[in-house]
Amino acid sequence: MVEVSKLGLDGVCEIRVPRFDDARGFFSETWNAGKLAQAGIAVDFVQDNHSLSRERGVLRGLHFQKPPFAQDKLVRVLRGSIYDVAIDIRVGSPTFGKWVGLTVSAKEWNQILVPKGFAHGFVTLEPDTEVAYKVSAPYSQPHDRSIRFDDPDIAIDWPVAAQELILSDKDAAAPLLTDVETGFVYP
Ligand SMILES: Cc1cn([C@H]2C[C@H](O)[C@@H](COP(=O)(O)OP(=O)(O)O[C@H]3O[C@H](C)C(=O)[C@H](O)[C@H]3O)O2)c(=O)[nH]c1=O
Repeated sequence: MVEVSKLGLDGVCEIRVPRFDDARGFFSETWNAGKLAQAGIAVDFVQDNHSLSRERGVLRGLHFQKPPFAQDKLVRVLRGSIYDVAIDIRVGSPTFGKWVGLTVSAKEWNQILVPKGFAHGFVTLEPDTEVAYKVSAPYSQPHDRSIRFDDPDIAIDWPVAAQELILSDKDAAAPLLTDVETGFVYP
């Protein structure tokens, strides 16, 4: 049985799938389109991504792809743990610039769905954290956009101190949300 819990921001939700543990280890259907659809989530994913972050404090984000390459993302953690964040970037949305966060971990075996129209990012909470996620549009570098992780207008409460963060050059130089043309219009 797939369990879906809304996280309080239009369409962002936690997903829990069964995991069958036995003396050998475990088995889990980590993604089943039909069961997700029965739970009200009908998204056609077209690409799998997998990233390894070797240290605690690696922050990847805030990222999104502009339409027509906007992506829904279904994110899970194979090893370690992350604090995952989704930010509403739909112009005209009553919750524009608002964010919601969730700890996603191999231990919890939970997932987060981040719909189109939301920027996405995470910070690792442990070393050697591996994240696997499905996206509903292919990568398109010309449509790839970033927003500052510490944008004061968004004010994300990251659980890792700023001085401990490890960022890519791209993310360290990302613009503020007010300076980004997101391409998403609410509703
Ligand atoms: C996203 C992506 C990247 N790449 C290449 C481009 C670069 O040469 C290299 C690293 O890319 P980047 O630094 O953008 O990777 P992350 O910082 O992990 O970005 C991701 O992190 C946050 C959490 C996201 O939600 C996005 O899915 C994605 O933007 O992989 C590809 O070839 N295909 C892809 O789909």
